[in-house]
Amino acid sequence: MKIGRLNHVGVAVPDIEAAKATYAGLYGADEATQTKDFPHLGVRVAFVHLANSEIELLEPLGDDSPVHKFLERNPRGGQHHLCFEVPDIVAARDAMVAKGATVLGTGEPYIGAHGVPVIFIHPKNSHGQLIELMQEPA
Ligand SMILES: CC[C@@H](C(=O)O)C(=O)SCCNC(=O)CCNC(=O)[C@H](O)C(C)(C)COP(=O)(O)OP(=O)(O)OC[C@H]1O[C@@H](n2cnc3c(N)ncnc32)[C@H](O)[C@@H]1OP(=O)(O)O
Ligand SMILES: [Co+2]
Repeated sequence: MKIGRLNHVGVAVPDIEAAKATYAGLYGADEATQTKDFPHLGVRVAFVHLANSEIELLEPLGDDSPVHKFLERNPRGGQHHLCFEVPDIVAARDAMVAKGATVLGTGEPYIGAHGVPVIFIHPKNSHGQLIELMQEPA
């Protein structure tokens, strides 16, 4: 298994609309998606489009959100995860398990914000970096 394209960089923020305004006003990155809630994933999400990748802005939905504790520790927000595309998410998951990495949650891929299956690898396996693997969009 070899990771492919960097699909997005996840950035947790306390206020997505304020963050969108910053990327547009300060950096000229003014192409962003509508903000959308994913209650079953515990996050509110918007993507800022870049030439070669995307920034995934994440705001917590509720205290059980996977970004809630992160924002308590980093109240102004911060870089949360990297997401790489893989050609086959089940093969990637099996490769991670075979190499002894910890696949978070149930270990089963689930549908993420792009409508394709994703898994997350614990930060302890990647020098403190939370990694998302995502099935390449068709
Ligand atoms: C929109 C859907 C999807 C997409 O399609 O793109 C997304 O991106 S959703 C993004 C949010 N979802 C997830 O992050 C799911 C996977 N995450 C988790 O399972 C958990 O957040 C976690 C990574 C296991 C952390 O759990 P949590 O209970 O929040 O952590 P603790 O506070 O107990 O911390 C444990 C340990 O982990 C370190 N940590 C936590 N978050 C991160 C992070 N983002 N990057 C690096 N390290 C992180 C934390 O510092 C603790 O370390 P130690 O103190 O050394 O134990
Ligand atoms: Co993500």
